[in-house]
Amino acid sequence: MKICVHGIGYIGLATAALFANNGHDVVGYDPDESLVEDLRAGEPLTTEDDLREYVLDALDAGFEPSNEVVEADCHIICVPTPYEEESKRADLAYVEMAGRTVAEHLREGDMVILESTVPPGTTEEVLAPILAASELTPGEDFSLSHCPETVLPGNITHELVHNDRIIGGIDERSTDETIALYEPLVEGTIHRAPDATTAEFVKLSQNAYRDVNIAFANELARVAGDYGIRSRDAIELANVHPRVDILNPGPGVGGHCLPIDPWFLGQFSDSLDLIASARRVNDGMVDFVVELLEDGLGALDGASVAVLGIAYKGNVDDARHSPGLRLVERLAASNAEETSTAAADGGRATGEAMDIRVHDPHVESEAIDLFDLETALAGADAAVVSAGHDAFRDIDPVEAAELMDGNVVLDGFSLLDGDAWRDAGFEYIEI
Ligand SMILES: NC(=O)c1ccc[n+]([C@@H]2O[C@H](COP(=O)([O-])OP(=O)(O)OC[C@H]3O[C@@H](n4cnc5c(N)ncnc54)[C@H](O)[C@@H]3O)[C@@H](O)[C@H]2O)c1
Ligand SMILES: CC(=O)N[C@@H]1[C@@H](OP(=O)(O)OP(=O)(O)OC[C@H]2O[C@@H](n3ccc(=O)[nH]c3=O)[C@H](O)[C@@H]2O)O[C@H](CO)[C@@H](O)[C@@H]1O
Repeated sequence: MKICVHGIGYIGLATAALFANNGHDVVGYDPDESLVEDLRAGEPLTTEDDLREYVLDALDAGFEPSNEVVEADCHIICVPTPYEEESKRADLAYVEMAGRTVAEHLREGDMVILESTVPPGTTEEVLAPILAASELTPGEDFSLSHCPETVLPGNITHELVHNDRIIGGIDERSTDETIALYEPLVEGTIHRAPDATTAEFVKLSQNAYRDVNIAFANELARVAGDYGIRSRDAIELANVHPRVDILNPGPGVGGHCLPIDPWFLGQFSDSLDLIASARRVNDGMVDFVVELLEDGLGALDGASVAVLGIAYKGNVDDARHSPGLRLVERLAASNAEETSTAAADGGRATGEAMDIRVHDPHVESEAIDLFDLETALAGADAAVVSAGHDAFRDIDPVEAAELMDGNVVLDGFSLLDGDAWRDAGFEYIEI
């Protein structure tokens, strides 16, 4: 079948490769010229080795990245769905734009599938009317479904094939056709949703569930701290119960799914309460990290802090909405506040600014200065592990003690060997 994938970023590229590697004739349309150029040159921009191999196989199999849209039997939309920070509402501009482009190329009998994560009702209420501008009737002249993507970054090539899928169309025929398309490709079970809106709702519920569970763990971590016990010991023991499965606390929830998708459930509903609270608990973990840091250091004024990790989670290169970045922003904001208080006091600084040095072995960033590990630690009063990278386990505490001026280490993921760091003279604080 001829398939046009709209948007070949992280999800669209893997999806296009899935279809191309299974004998379909796939064009990947993306307006980003350099992305298409790199792909055509056989250089997919990913640090996931197996995804890279998978995409290279797809290119060998005829997958064609392109800046032009083509007519196709099936259009799969994988464009971004960011949210507006203030209103917490989904920005559907990319979905609408992709819908208009598909409408221009739509023919009778074609299929349209939305994979992007969207608020409930988007397929039927937003996308279908835009596609109807083609003068073809959704459901009658072409099929339209939502097939949400649930892959875990870092494990995409496995989960792309092995995860169960939820598919919901705007009518039975749309659902049937979409299930028939995915069935031969995936090894997970395909579940039929009653409609597209339910499929959208289910995807958001899965991410909201995880976010709420992590918020519960994060709240337990704060409470356990008040009782002077290790939250992780308590959670591990609580989880021996056959019906309890609490996730891990940490310095916050990052990425561009969990911090955002739960809000999409509130796009056309005023009933978010627990889900909204969980979001606030998780976003508030940066305050907890700063409190712990301040306790360890006595005061933040003039402190030199090494922030280790701005990826949103361990071993990935994606820094979107990351706890590490939030911490850097928070510490930088304290510096700015200090300066403006000093100005209001007639220019006399009440405290010294902090020196913040960031190291991340996986992330490349133009927005933020990154240092190698030694430079980040040199002269630091405290080090904060704010991304769960395995590489941080290899930091030698004795060498770190020699490099650093102070002796505070705050481990957001409890991934360091606490005893070894204590033996090297550190005050080891963990979440
Ligand atoms: N990344 C994940 O882990 C993940 C997992 C599940 C679902 N999702 C969802 O999948 C969707 C895509 O996410 P992503 O991580 O692949 O985003 P991404 O930013 O990596 O890729 C999106 C691509 O779409 C392109 N694009 C923008 N406007 C376009 C248009 N009008 N037509 C065609 N292409 C266009 C962009 O240039 C970009 O290359 C989002 O809704 C996201 O929430 C993401
Ligand atoms: C329901 C679900 O599984 N959805 C997944 C999720 O992918 P993700 O990569 O965003 O998910 P996580 O790995 O959970 O990380 C998120 C953040 O939570 C922190 N965290 C995690 C576990 C924990 O116990 N304690 C924590 O603090 C972690 O450090 C990081 O900051 O959304 C994708 C897009 O929709 C889905 O496709 C994908 O299936």
